[in-house]
Amino acid sequence: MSPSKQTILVTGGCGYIGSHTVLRLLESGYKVIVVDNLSNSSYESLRRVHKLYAITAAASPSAQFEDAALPVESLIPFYQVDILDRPGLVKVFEDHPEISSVIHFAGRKAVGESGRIPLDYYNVNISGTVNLLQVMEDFHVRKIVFSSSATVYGNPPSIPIPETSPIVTVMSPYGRTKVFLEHILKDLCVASVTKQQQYLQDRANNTNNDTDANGAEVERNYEWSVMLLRYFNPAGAHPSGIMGEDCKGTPNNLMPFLSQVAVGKLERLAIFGNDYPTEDGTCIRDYLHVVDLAQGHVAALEKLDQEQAAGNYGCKAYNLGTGTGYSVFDMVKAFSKAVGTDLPYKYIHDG
Ligand SMILES: O=c1ccn([C@@H]2O[C@H](COP(=O)(O)OP(=O)(O)O[C@H]3O[C@H](CO)[C@H](O)[C@H](O)[C@H]3O)[C@@H](O)[C@H]2O)c(=O)[nH]1
Repeated sequence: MSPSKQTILVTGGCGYIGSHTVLRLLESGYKVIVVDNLSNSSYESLRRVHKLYAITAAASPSAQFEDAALPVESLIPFYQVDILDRPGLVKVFEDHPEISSVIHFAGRKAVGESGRIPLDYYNVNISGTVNLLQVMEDFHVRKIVFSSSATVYGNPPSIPIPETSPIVTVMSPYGRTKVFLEHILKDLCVASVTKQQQYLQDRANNTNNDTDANGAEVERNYEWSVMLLRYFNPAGAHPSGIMGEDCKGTPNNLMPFLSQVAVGKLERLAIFGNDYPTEDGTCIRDYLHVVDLAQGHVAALEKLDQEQAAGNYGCKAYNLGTGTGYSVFDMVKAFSKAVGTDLPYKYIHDG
């Protein structure tokens, strides 16, 4: 199916990565529906997506972008629904039987916090995702792109990290939710093969009971298609400056911390440790631009479609990163240069 005919449900679509992805989806010709409980974002993100989409449409007028003239509520139907809220999710799928795939961002992501309130993390990330998957199964939507994380590799045996590296017992409850969810999604794919075989056998034996409201037999494919995207460290903002990372409360990532130091909201950056085995002693991470990451989700949907067209279903994992690492100290220097002033920092050590 061409993108212009596909409708994608984006959970967590008001968040940092979600909102950039919603914009890329619209620009690529998809229709988008957003579910978000707004626990770490606001509806303003979708207004900004709408604004940016109108700019794209004005720059290249074509029939594809005619929907940019719609008001934001019609362009991007929005449901303030929690992924733990089963009836709320059912309503979304009932209202939109055209949904063909889900990109699933909704979840909690603060590593430190996950150690303090692990049950909340297991509840939202794991129970919420299982809830979503069950509703998808009930509505025969079996294609999902899932936000995983490079954290599933723990301390990787080699760098760059091939996707074939084992996923391990990682350090934080947050990371463990991603590992468990990867296993859950793989198990779902394996089970769905058997379900599809049974369905085909029932059809051959004329014992298939899968009928529509009029009693007519419905053709199904019970196999799941899953893409696990293991992100490295998303950073940056839309080049327009209209959209970026605007989390509620204390930031969880380096870039929003640096931004808050730059605008004087925080006195200085706390650098955790300067005794890593790196040139300047600070921790190295692979930062990738959020717009590239958003594009990665569009590519993932296209890949799943290509695979399905070739008769291939099941679970695939891809890393999303640049393959190049920068230390925290490199980032402080680069950010200081960009804002024209030396940003203050202090080193913090465990114990
Ligand atoms: O139960 C919940 C919890 C969160 N959210 C929403 O989910 C979105 C998550 O977006 P954030 O801006 O908080 O996070 P990111 O886009 O940076 O995070 C994404 O990438 C992270 C990995 O870096 C995690 O995988 C996370 O789950 C995924 O949403 C927010 O709008 C938040 O309101 C929900 O809808 N329901």
